[in-house]
Amino acid sequence: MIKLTDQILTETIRKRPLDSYKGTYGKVVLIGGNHNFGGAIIMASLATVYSGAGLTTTITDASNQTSLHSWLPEAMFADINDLEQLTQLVLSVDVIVIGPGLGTDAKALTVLQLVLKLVTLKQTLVIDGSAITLIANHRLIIPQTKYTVLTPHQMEWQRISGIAIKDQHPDQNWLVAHQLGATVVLKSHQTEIYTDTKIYQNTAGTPAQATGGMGDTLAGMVGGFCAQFANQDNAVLAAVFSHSAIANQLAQCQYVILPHQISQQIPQFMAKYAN
Ligand SMILES: NC(=O)C1=CN([C@@H]2O[C@H](COP(=O)(O)OP(=O)(O)OC[C@H]3O[C@@H](n4cnc5c(N)ncnc54)[C@H](OP(=O)(O)O)[C@@H]3O)[C@@H](O)[C@H]2O)[C@@H](O)CC1
Ligand SMILES: Nc1ncnc2c1ncn2[C@@H]1O[C@H](COP(=O)(O)OP(=O)(O)O)[C@@H](O)[C@H]1O
Ligand SMILES: [Mg+2]
Repeated sequence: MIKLTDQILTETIRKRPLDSYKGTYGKVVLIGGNHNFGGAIIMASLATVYSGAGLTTTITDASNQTSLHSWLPEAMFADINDLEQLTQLVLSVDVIVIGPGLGTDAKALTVLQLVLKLVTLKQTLVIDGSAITLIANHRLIIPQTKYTVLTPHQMEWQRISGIAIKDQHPDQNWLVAHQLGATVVLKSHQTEIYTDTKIYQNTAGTPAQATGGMGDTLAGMVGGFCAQFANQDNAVLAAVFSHSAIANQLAQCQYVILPHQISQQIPQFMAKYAN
């Protein structure tokens, strides 16, 4: 298992070319946030925008629109119940993040099935939270894409892989990740990343991160990094490491870290490593 260190940041985060514009840095949609879990998709969207994605649209329950814009006027909004608009938006982006706060009811299932049908070979798909649980519960097939990444916590991984938490060892995890055809970010206090060819273990992170919304924030960062950096494995690895390394910095003087505080630090953190 390869130890993931800050070396991945200098290998991945690039200085921005002068002759660039928002389109250079990728278009992302984030889909999730039902009436009860609006915070999840807002935290994920914050992380995407603060990671530097060029254009971000949040597709969520209409009841979340005002909160979204009070936190993040940079994000555009679309109503998750307008499936025609959702279809147009999904087809127009580089990266789709689906799952934070999506919920697991029939409406959420319909949206997920539609997105899995729409996604193309030119797009990156980030599957988190409720979307992982829905895929597991309904045995949905993960389609071919340019690149797919799953970001389960251990219980979500148990659901989708069939491997009980106590049996989640690298050999078994690796086999299932390959069967799923996706990079798997298996989150824990020592997150492991299963890419097509290698297994990495995160060396950063702190128990000060153990609070609701921390994984939603990581999903948004993965989306934002994948939108900007061509090497998708490196983008995922750099997002995972940055998320935890920022937490380590904050934990020097905080007992607990709120997920949105990670997002607020991303621009300064990335600037230190851009080359
Ligand atoms: N502010 C918001 O809107 C927020 C919205 N959120 C959204 O809620 C949705 C549901 O996501 P979820 O993770 O909260 O619930 P679920 O998938 O049922 O998993 C929990 C079950 O698994 C178990 N468990 C075992 N090991 C575990 C581990 N390592 N890490 C975590 N859990 C572990 C755990 O055991 P227990 O804690 O009971 O010991 C429990 O039985 C999802 O869409 C998410 O985005 C949240 O992000 C919160 C903030
Ligand atoms: N003790 C810990 N040490 C390091 N990282 C942790 C710890 N506890 C939780 N985390 C991190 O917090 C995130 C939790 O993700 P998840 O359970 O999906 O949260 P949520 O769904 O509430 O957003 C993961 O990135 C995980 O690695
Ligand atoms: Mg989660």
